[in-house]
Amino acid sequence: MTDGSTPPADQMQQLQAQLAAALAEVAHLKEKLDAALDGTGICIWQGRPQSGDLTVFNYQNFEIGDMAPHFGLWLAKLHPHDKQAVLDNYYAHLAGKTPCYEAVYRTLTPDGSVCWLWDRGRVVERDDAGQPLRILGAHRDITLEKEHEAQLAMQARLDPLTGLANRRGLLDFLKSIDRRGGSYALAMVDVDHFKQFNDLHGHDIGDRVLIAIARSLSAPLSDYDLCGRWGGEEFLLVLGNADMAAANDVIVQLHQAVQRLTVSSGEQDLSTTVSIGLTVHQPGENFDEVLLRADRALLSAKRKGRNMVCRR
Ligand SMILES: Nc1nc2c(ncn2[C@@H]2O[C@H](COP(=O)(O)OP(=O)(O)OP(=O)(O)O)[C@@H](O)[C@H]2O)c(=O)[nH]1
Repeated sequence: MTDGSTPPADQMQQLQAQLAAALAEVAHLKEKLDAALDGTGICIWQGRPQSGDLTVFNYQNFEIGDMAPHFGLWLAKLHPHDKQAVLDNYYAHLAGKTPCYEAVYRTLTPDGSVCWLWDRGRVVERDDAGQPLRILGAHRDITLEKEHEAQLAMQARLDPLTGLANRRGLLDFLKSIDRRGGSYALAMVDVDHFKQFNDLHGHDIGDRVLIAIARSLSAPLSDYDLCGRWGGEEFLLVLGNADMAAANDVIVQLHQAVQRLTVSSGEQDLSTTVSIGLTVHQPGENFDEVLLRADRALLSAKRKGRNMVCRR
């Protein structure tokens, strides 16, 4: 009653019944919300930009203490690589420039491990001057998805038969050297008469030969180098920081190591040879030009009779 007097008993009963119904409805809605959120990993949060207070309403996979109760604490746990992009996005939304705040970032958990979060929110209340009073949002732990993504990205750069980098992995490596402006040597390695070898001994033995050659070519390399499968029976060796003399020493030894390789098939010890085209990156060149020259050097080795190293 606005005048401070007590409402009549029957009206009081009616109000109490309405309140009980409203509370039951709220409890029912909360039950439905909890059921919807269960297992999604979604945590709902509210921020008050003016005081910095942060409230998390449900914890999903997190413990209560995992959540920062203040903007400053949340900020302190943000990964330094992600911090600026997250803040730019957040403040652009507070300033009313975007319809919502949305970011994917890494944050530190209390045990010191890194967790990936997808985070989204929007201002739900502003003061008369348009300043944000409340922002409501939700975040979800996407660490497992991120790990899976990284694993897939790595697998996409690996050749499943030999475990070496595939063409994509090699190209990424060459691009990164080009970006840094580094020098390197390239050796294109091709198994000789491999079609005939497969026809004679079968594809499975052919596969074992490719695996053995891959091991032999990649075993002695340093961290600056990369050996990968360029395709089919062709391998590419990238020797970082190597001039022709240094690269030649490595390649001649690898060529001899492949000559000594044998793969057993029943009673037989089988061997193969490889032809190699070797070249060195020249200042100002991009890797396409170097690859082309390595390919031409390989063609010369094939034309001259195979089982040799040709340089260009
Ligand atoms: N076993 C096996 N064979 C492969 C694989 N990839 C490509 N090959 C075979 O490699 C052979 C390549 O044949 P060609 O391109 O004619 O070359 P080559 O017989 O080695 O002749 P040269 O290169 O001129 O010495 C083909 O028979 C392909 O089937 C693989 O993953 N496993």
